[in-house]
Amino acid sequence: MAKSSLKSSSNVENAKFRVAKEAANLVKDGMIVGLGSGTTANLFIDELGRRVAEEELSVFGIPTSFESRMLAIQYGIPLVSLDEYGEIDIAIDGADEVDKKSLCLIKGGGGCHTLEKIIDYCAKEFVVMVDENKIVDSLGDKTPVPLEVLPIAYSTVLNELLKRNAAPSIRMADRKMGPVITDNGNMIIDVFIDLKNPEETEKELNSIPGVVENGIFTKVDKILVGSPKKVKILSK
Ligand SMILES: O=C(CO)[C@H](O)[C@H](O)COP(=O)(O)O
Repeated sequence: MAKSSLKSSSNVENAKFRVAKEAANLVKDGMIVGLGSGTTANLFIDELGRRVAEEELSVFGIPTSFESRMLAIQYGIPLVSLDEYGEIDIAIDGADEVDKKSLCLIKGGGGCHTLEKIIDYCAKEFVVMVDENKIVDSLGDKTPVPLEVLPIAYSTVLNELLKRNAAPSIRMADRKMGPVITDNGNMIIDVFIDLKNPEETEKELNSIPGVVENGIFTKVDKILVGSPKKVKILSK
């Protein structure tokens, strides 16, 4: 690896660590906390676990994926379910892209966006952690929107997307033959589509029969943007 890319990847890691730590400090005693998914969310869960163990912080977590559930158990964060606690105090999660002006997001790089959206949207406060490289001028130019799709409907969903002049592709697995299968047993279609009006496209994509949920997130309260030296807060 070239020296410069080594340096920049360690800058990204520092930024993620800083932002995850700052996010963990937003959690107060007695809170029900939505635990996001992804590498930044993993650092947040790690730091929250440290606070539970060392500061005797009393919280209950609601995980957004198999991975965040496993990590929370490993770090000793007590878990509850949405059935027991329908009101979440704060949800803290990562994102793949953040639109600079609207603060809308693309999520689902890890294929967990359905559970993430259910939990993040029902929280009293939804906080996003990103490193500064994820802030973009034009949402969706580089990152496709993931759709979780029932396997029986993948071909009809592909056809519907093509009718909308979008560029869809099935997300294929790395170390398994065939498609990625989500925690809910579904497939992922990644689609490049016009995102000039993210709110409308979020609703429109979910209106296609067979689409369970899409990775456009338009209801965000606060975004913590990490750089190696500081954390900036963006809010509407
Ligand atoms: O939406 C997600 C998973 O479905 C993640 O939050 C998103 O992909 C960001 O992950 P990372 O912090 O690893 O960059």
